[in-house]
Amino acid sequence: MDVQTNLFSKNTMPIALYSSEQLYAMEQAWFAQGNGSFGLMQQAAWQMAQHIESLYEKKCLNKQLTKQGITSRFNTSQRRASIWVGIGSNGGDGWLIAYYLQQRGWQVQVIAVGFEKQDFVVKGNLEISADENKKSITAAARALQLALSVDCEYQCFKSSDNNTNDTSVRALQANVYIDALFGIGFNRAPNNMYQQAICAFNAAAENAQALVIAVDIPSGLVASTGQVFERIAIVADTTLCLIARKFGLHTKDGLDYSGAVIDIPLIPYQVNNEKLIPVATLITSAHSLKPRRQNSYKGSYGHVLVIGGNRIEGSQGMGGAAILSASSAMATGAGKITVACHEVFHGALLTSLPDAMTIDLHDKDGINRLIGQASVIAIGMGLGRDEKAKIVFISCIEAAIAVGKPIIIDADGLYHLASLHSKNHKLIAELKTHSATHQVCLTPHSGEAARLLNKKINEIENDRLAAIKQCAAIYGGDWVLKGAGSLVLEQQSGQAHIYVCGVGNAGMATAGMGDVLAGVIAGLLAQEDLKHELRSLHQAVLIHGLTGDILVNQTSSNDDNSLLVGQRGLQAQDMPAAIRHVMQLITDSL
Ligand SMILES: NC(=O)C1=CN([C@@H]2O[C@H](COP(=O)(O)OP(=O)(O)OC[C@H]3O[C@@H](n4cnc5c(N)ncnc54)[C@H](O)[C@@H]3O)[C@@H](O)[C@H]2O)[C@@H](O)CC1
Ligand SMILES: Nc1ncnc2c1ncn2[C@@H]1O[C@H](COP(=O)(O)OP(=O)(O)O)[C@@H](O)[C@H]1O
Repeated sequence: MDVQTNLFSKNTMPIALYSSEQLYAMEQAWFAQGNGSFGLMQQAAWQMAQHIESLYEKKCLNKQLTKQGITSRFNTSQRRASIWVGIGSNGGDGWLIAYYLQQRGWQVQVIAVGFEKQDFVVKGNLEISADENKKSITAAARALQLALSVDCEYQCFKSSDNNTNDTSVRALQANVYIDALFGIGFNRAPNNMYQQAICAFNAAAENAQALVIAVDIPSGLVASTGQVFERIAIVADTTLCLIARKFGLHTKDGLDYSGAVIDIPLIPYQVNNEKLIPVATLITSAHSLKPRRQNSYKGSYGHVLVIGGNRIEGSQGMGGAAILSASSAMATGAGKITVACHEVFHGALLTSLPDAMTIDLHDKDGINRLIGQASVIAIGMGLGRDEKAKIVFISCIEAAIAVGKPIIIDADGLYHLASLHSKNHKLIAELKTHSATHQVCLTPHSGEAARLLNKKINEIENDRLAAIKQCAAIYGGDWVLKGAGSLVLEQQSGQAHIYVCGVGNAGMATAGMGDVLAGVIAGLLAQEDLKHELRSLHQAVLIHGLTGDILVNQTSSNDDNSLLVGQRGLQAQDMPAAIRHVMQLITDSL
């Protein structure tokens, strides 16, 4: 792999992401080799207890540094942990953490959720035997018994009838709240009792301004999808991720609940002695670029044709979309650009981007000629959805296929594609065939993906991984499913590689950011001097996200004259100048 340059995050290596099913398969393979499940739980809990201590100490140290001389509640000599456990193995981890922390001098209180009285009857022999997996007592029950054997304090959580959060537990005012309610087994909307438990946990931790640590994955977050039901999940400062990194921690809701993720790898990523192929790879750093050859000219860096920016009779104009795409393509270093947009926008376009050439969107012959000359076409941004726009779309895609050009389809282009698919139009099959030999990139957000797959938006959102795979299977080509933790699917030699983009921020949730992305993809694709990986879809998505991050992270200390931009107020028009900066930052110096 190429040397990679990471601008903001400490982690520069791609991280393999797995589904719950894969994690269970790894565990089962481990147990099938004669390893015990209680032994594994002990290892996990022991390591987590150590992490919890050091995270707490770090927090105390930070407090002391910021409030020098003040003895705050984070005094290391008063270590109190409130550990909320559920009935599965994740809860088992929690009981064992309680056991270990208590042994290490912590005051510990366990809040048991979903338990019956008989679960707390102390049983006899707790010794681990060689055939522990064959024992009727589960690892989680064994963990509970061990915690009870050292008199760990516990209370049973009972939900209130009136939805008031006035629950039966009197939770300890702790410095650390540990969530061991659900792990990778969480797979459906929580019922009333669990909803109340999760809300009570969050409220107690917030009230105590405590450190919140999730065991394996925050409870309420689905490990395989990143879904949270009705925003009810534990909000963690840190997640101690056991065995292997879960896909759901990094896309959709996962980003809002997981906090920092610390890996605790315990067993090999293997099933039947074969390494498991992850469902996706988390990427946070762009591949670094080589400086350009001195002896080169504009033709060496390609010609982007942007087709969009329409004004439909009696409707709003969307010229800005084409301008944003074109400016962003130029900012990545494309050699030349032509914009086919409605004539009313030519003046505005040339005012903001005098480097561009223009052509009327409805000049069919002129555009067809240009498609022959262009290195890549990007179509759809502000194209419009009326019949006339559809005819432009079909004619341009047909022309691009006929002359074998790379194609990027975004926004209204995706709308037309969906409607052509619903009518079994021959263009769908032609585009798919074209994508087998030429780069075709399609960039929907969830709403557009829903239309393309004839599904409801929440069906897409509930399983984004399945949605992007389905899009690729039906239409061919490489895909971005945009949003927090954008997914990228690239097809290489008949195999789909899926990436999760670990950069970008909620400031980018504003109009025009998608047009910028389409421009970045086109700009990179046009530059044939760059190696395949450097022109790839995942590289473009990373550059786009890193640009959003650099804009909201810049501080006045970087540059006295710079204007600070935060997440609220970041605009798509801020992006092109910052893209140029990112392109320079990821280029190796001579
Ligand atoms: N098997 C082992 O030895 C190990 C397991 N580990 C832990 O085990 C966890 C997985 O354990 P489990 O498979 O028991 O899963 P969980 O502990 O996540 O809980 C699963 C239980 O919760 C129920 N459930 C799921 N969603 C629910 C909802 N919305 N409302 C009510 N009940 C719901 C399930 O039906 C099942 O009974 C991992 O996340 C990890 O923390 C680790 O200790 C590593 C070793
Ligand atoms: N919360 C977020 N975190 C990271 N990236 C985001 C977030 N919200 C939006 N983005 C990115 O910004 C872009 C928005 O695209 P899109 O919704 O198509 O906007 P538009 O159609 O207005 O141009 C996508 O690349 C998306 O991934």
